[in-house]
Amino acid sequence: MNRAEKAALQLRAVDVLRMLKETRTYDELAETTGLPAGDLNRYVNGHVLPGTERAREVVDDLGRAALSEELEARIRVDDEGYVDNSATVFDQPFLDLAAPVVANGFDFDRPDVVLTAATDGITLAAALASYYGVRCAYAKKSKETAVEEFIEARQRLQSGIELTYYLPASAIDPGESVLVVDDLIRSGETQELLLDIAHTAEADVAGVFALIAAGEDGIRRARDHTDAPVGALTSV
Ligand SMILES: O=P(O)(O)OC[C@H]1O[C@H](OP(=O)(O)OP(=O)(O)O)[C@H](O)[C@@H]1O
Ligand SMILES: Nc1ncnc2[nH]cnc12
Repeated sequence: MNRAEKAALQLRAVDVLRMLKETRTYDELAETTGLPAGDLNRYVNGHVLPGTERAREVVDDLGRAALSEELEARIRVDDEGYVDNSATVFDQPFLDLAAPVVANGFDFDRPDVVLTAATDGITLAAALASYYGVRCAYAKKSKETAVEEFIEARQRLQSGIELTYYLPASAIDPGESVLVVDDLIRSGETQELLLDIAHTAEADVAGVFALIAAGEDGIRRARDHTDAPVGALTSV
């Protein structure tokens, strides 16, 4: 790790600790983290940065558990099992915090492009693309004006309705690596369409990630379509 990467890791750890501190006293935070309350106070207030080893433990171990917990607290599921995810997908700072935890916790190779489907996956894809320092692309259910060439993926849904996603052909080059992400995966139909698009673009798949898996069907379906790692931060 060079100096800048160390500093970025240390600052990420402080972000995770600040997030945890929002709902805890310092004594409770000490219990959660196993770190002394006095040190935590200095980290959270920005007087001292955690050492790199400690920072890594906070981001890798605590970060994932804390983020799943925070995510679960934001999800609302209605009587029919539909998920209201607005408190997550509208919160870009939260997603920015989630990105390094996801990138480090799921064995994805660093992609060239993070690909999602409009609309709700876009803020997550932007957070991950920004973390990796790579492009973000989203397929849409309609053709963007002034774009001449598209990659299309079409599927007949269980309902019988045909769904087509369009991505400007210039968004992914052959041989590039694509990380497919979305806020939610349920049937896996959307992810399958995105994997289809990656395939048509002659891209490699770095992985498939969703913040929330509603049931197991979608994850299973995505695994049937790629050998790359497939995962979700939490499930309902
Ligand atoms: O696994 P699946 O059954 O395909 O469902 C998951 C998809 O459904 C939601 O999008 P939706 O189609 O509602 O569009 P939106 O993002 O514009 O709300 C969600 O954002 C995923 O893209
Ligand atoms: N918000 C949502 N909750 C559950 N399943 C979905 N499929 C598409 N959108 C969904």
